[in-house]
Amino acid sequence: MERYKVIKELGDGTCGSVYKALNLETNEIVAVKKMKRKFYFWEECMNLREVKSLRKLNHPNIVKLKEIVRENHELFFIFEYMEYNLYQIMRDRQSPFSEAEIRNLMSQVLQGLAYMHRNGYFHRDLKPENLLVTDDTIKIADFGLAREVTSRPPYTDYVSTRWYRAPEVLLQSSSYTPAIDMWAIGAILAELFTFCPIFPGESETDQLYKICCVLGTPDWTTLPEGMNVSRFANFSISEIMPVNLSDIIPNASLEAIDLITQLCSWDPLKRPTAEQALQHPFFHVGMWVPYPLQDPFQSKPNDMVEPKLELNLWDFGTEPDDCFLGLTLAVKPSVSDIEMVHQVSQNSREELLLCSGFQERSDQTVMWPIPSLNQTGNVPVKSSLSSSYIVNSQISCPTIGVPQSAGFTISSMQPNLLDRPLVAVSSPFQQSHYL
Ligand SMILES: Nc1ncnc2c1ncn2[C@@H]1O[C@H](COP(=O)(O)OP(=O)(O)OP(=O)(O)O)[C@@H](O)[C@H]1O
Repeated sequence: MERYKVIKELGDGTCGSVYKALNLETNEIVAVKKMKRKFYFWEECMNLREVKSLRKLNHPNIVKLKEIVRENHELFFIFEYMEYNLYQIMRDRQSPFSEAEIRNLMSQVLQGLAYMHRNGYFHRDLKPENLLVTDDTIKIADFGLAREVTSRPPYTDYVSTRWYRAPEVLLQSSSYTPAIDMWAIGAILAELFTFCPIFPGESETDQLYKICCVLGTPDWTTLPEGMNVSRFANFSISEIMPVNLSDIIPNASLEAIDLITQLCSWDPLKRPTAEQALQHPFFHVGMWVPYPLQDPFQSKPNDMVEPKLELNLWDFGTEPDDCFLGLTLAVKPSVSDIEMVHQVSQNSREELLLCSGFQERSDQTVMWPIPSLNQTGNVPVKSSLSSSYIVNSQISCPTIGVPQSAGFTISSMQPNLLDRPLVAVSSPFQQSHYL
């Protein structure tokens, strides 16, 4: 390990401490994870789940394990270095993510996860701290709990982070599937909009209660067999009705709400797989129309230029992706004083058609963002993703009240989405619909 010079500590997890270090031979910055327990034989190291899974997985959205060093019975993993984890980014950001940014982050995570599941592994501990970000790229890290899909239940040693834990795990099902990762993805997706965990339970029982407060009580007939439903007996669940997710995640589009709803299904079989989630309309949004335009012509002042909507087939390219974009962009305004704004950056291209007839009221600007795919198939996000964080800033917003069930004490509970301020979003994108 003399080849590495420690620069600073990055994190102290359950299994190991992680350091930023410089490789003195190559001048490369790396992350060194020093395992807490001792390893007396190489076989022990090679049998670690983290090693077994990471050695087999090679994907742009999975953090790369570069080297394993055993020295004086101590084990070190040398990883590629990533600048932030997603938790730090959400904590330090001053403004909410745009939906385009969330789409970009989520599509990358899902691509990494789909690859992992395809190759027979599930992660079991997805949470914002385990999603690492550098510039526009996000990667899945911490494979300490990863399991082979074909490994045999019962899984008794599972201790994942509570807030992202799927109900079947909370209900002590001993055989669960990659669908537990999809639950975590749903919870993370919701959090990306609000910067508040959606199910911040303080104990396992409270975790179930928090889930019930959002989703309502489950339909008992759809819960898979083998779940220890007696855990629900700790609180009165009969009266808990589901909340409208749009009320607690007001800045999410209907597509995002639908995807979160599907991912956070009580029934693991109802959750989409990572591949299926990538096909969800949330990832294929090419056109945003702000809320006031849902019914624009009823309240339109007389002198306002009415846009003619026309279908220009020559706007369609010949590439498959162009066809897709063309279809989503098929309806285009043709007012005479249309302004076309091209924002071209190295990694992203977003064209905004600004319909000036609506510019007198800022919330009526018609915008057609045109996300273009980069080489990896991701919708690029603004390159400032990781550069604009302001440390320790707070976002404050109004409280949303949620009926709490009788018969359960909530006095000491951690505030969550339901009882804590929400991100205030003043953008015209609060509600949207697609043509
Ligand atoms: N490759 C990396 N580059 C930069 N930072 C990293 C890297 N890997 C891990 N970290 C940082 O170290 C923290 C802890 O890492 P990791 O989750 O791998 O350790 P752990 O001991 O398994 O933790 P946990 O208690 O979550 O299981 C991460 O949240 C992250 O902030």
